[in-house]
Amino acid sequence: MAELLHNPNNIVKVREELGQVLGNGEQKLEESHISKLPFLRAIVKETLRLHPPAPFLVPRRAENDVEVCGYLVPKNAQILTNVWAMGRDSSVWKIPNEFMPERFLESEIDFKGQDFELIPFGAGRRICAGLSLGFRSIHFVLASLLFEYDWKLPNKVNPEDMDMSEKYGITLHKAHPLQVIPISMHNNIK
Ligand code: HEM
Repeated sequence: MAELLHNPNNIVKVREELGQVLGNGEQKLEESHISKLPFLRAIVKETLRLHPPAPFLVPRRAENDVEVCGYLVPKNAQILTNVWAMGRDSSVWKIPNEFMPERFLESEIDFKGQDFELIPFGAGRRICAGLSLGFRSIHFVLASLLFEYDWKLPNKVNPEDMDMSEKYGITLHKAHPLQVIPISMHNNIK
């Protein structure tokens, strides 16, 4: 939501897409709609690229000495995977620090553990067990918030002046919580 309010042209685009699939609020959002919302899916991928909720995944330990790209990782070394940095690697991503969901429209890259440039849920045998639930929940909640409400920044803050700094920890979050004003769009809340 913070990136969308910071780049409001994306809200216009995703709302257009939602309008095409759901009409003017007469259709209820269903899980099956997610596959018909490519721009929404691109927004979620772009958000997980720039702001992975677990920026170092989950710490792992090497069972044996192993060589990776010429480096020795000794037995019992603790391994942290910096997916935050991987998402901003300029040898992989064009203009890596910009929020540009379009980059995923023409790309097959997904976060389900097959494309190692984007692994916010990890990869391999110990990939996130809640990936499917997380995938559905994020798209469903985000689409509902965007379709049912318009969102305004309080105190006439300009989108470009928003504080986008992050706070590191086991999980990554905004350093200062996002403050927004919801405005109901369809007046059909029951
Ligand atoms: C945006 C949502 C989520 C993200 C980004 C996320 C991310 C992750 C990551 C990075 C790992 C470690 C994978 C690795 O080290 O390779 C993990 C593990 C795990 N996650 Fe999630 N997760 C999310 C949602 C969920 C949900 C909704 C559940 C359960 C309902 C869940 C359950 C688990 C479990 C049980 C593990 C441990 C898997 C194992 O070690 O075998 N996660 N998650």
